Amino acid sequence: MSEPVLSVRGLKVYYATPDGDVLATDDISFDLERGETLGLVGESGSGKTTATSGILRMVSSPGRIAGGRVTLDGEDMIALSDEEFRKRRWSKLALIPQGAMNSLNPTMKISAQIADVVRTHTGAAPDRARVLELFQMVGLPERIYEMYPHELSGGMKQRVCIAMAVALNPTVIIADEATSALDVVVQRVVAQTLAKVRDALGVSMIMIGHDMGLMAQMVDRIAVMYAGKIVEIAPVADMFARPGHPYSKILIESVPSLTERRPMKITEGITHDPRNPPEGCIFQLRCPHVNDGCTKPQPMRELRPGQTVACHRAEELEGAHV
Ligand SMILES: Nc1ncnc2c1ncn2[C@@H]1O[C@H](COP(=O)(O)OP(=O)(O)OP(=O)(O)O)[C@@H](O)[C@H]1O
Repeated sequence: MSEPVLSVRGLKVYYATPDGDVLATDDISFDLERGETLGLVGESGSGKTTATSGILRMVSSPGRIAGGRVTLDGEDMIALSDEEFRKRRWSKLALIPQGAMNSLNPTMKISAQIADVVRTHTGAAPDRARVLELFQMVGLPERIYEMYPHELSGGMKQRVCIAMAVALNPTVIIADEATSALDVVVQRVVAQTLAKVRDALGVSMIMIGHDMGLMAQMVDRIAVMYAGKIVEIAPVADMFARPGHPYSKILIESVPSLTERRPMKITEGITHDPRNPPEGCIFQLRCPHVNDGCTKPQPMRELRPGQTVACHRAEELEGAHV
């Protein structure tokens, strides 16, 4: 396999609090292959957004990058000076942030905001034709060129944010729950737009979210996060057919089914204090299959080719429900 486009090793992002550090992202490692879409899933508070801000060097106080390496196209992103890193933002590594559509400037026309991103990074504003090309790529009509954000629907604003993210032809796009603030139908349409743009540009992507159903249709591989740790990474088909970690099983068994009524499995949320995680498996306090071995460290290990898991009971529990 060729060099991954993005490689994350041992990334730690902690938030200082008066009672100690919150280990929001704690020693996570993964690769993003060229042209691949990787889904990062986990419930609220599992550290997905924090991991992203570490990769993008957008961690602000009281947070800090406490360790790890992020390599993009062979270049160590953490070691770069702020100035050098700023040049890579947008042009190599673009973010569609959580609630992106609310981050548009209400006093500026849509076209001017897109032009601004390009001008800031290239020194030259794009011409009208280029902006219209970007509109077309994301399915926006020409007439919004003169419009302001408040004149657009939520779905259209989200498309504007996708257009901004791809304006500089980035190598990697990170989409953080780009569609969660929208209703379900709009959500699907926007997700399809994102997929279309990704395929047209051949860009690699990290998609963050908690909707395993949507992930199944959008991504090549899934990384599951729980309380700051990645507990499983697998190709999407294997993740659904043979999940190795009990927490992955819970997430999958919680996907609503049209044909079968089943109870929602996620009821508790993360149960331990994120400043003081348990020794050993991060999921042991909620795991229905916990035993004495779970108090030992659970490094990620290969369950089958391409599928890695942080659970010593994965083989034994294969096929077992949670
Ligand atoms: N400024 C902060 N100070 C202290 N703790 C923080 C801060 N920001 C986030 N955290 C904690 O870090 C952990 C991870 O939060 P994060 O927002 O990264 O999770 P997430 O998986 O992205 O959640 P969501 O899906 O709700 O966005 C949580 O325990 C959260 O409470």
